[in-house]
Amino acid sequence: MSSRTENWPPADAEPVGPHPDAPAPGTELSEHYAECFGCGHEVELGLHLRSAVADDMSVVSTFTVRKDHQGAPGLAHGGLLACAFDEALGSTVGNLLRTPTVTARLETDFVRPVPVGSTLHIAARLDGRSGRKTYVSAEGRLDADDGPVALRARALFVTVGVDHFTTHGDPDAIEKFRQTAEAEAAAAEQRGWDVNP
Ligand SMILES: CCCCCCCCCC(=O)SCCNC(=O)CCNC(=O)[C@H](O)C(C)(C)COP(=O)(O)OP(=O)(O)OC[C@H]1O[C@@H](n2cnc3c(N)ncnc32)[C@H](O)[C@@H]1OP(=O)(O)O
Repeated sequence: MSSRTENWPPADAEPVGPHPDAPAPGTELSEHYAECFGCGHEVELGLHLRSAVADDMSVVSTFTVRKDHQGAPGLAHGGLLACAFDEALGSTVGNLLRTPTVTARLETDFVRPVPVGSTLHIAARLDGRSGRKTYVSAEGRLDADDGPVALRARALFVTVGVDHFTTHGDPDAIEKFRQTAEAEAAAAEQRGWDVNP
């Protein structure tokens, strides 16, 4: 018997497409926060996930497994792989829907071992939406976009207000995040002018 959530997405979920201001296909997505364990460049032992929007508006993320990411000798730790999917799925929802969300539920199927040195190619797509709930899923392949499937994951993200972060988070960290986001928005606008003068 499968332990996965059946009826995915649930019957009350409606199809959801990207926000009109979502990044265009081919856009490389920047880290959302320098101190994020999933994507931040300031976290030395972090995953350093990199993501881009694909032609079909899925989001493809890559993550190379390093020695620091081991569970069993020579193999990636499963919890850490789940972390990579959390990041890839969250980036998909955040960037395509342009709304602040948090992971409410994440389920992961580990299909084959992921050796140190291999690169996971994670392709994530929006599956549906119901009110504040967004359903998203992903597949991770070894070493190439068409490599063997190593993991599959599904997640529910719930849209939250800014107060979620101001109430529960650290004010200094939030200020740093805000400054990074503003700098990135300015850089993106500049890049837009360069491309479409
Ligand atoms: C560009 C940006 C890139 C960002 C990438 C970031 C990637 C990393 C993302 C994360 O890791 S976020 C950190 C991990 N997650 C959390 O810390 C969330 C902790 N949980 C909460 O804060 C609250 O439980 C939550 C905001 C998710 C929901 O609380 P609320 O009080 O706002 O809502 P509520 O409990 O009424 O739930 C809203 C709906 O979701 C449903 N729900 C909530 N949790 C669920 C669950 N676990 N399973 C199934 N359904 C769930 C709930 O039943 C309900 O459905 P209905 O609207 O139909 O009534």
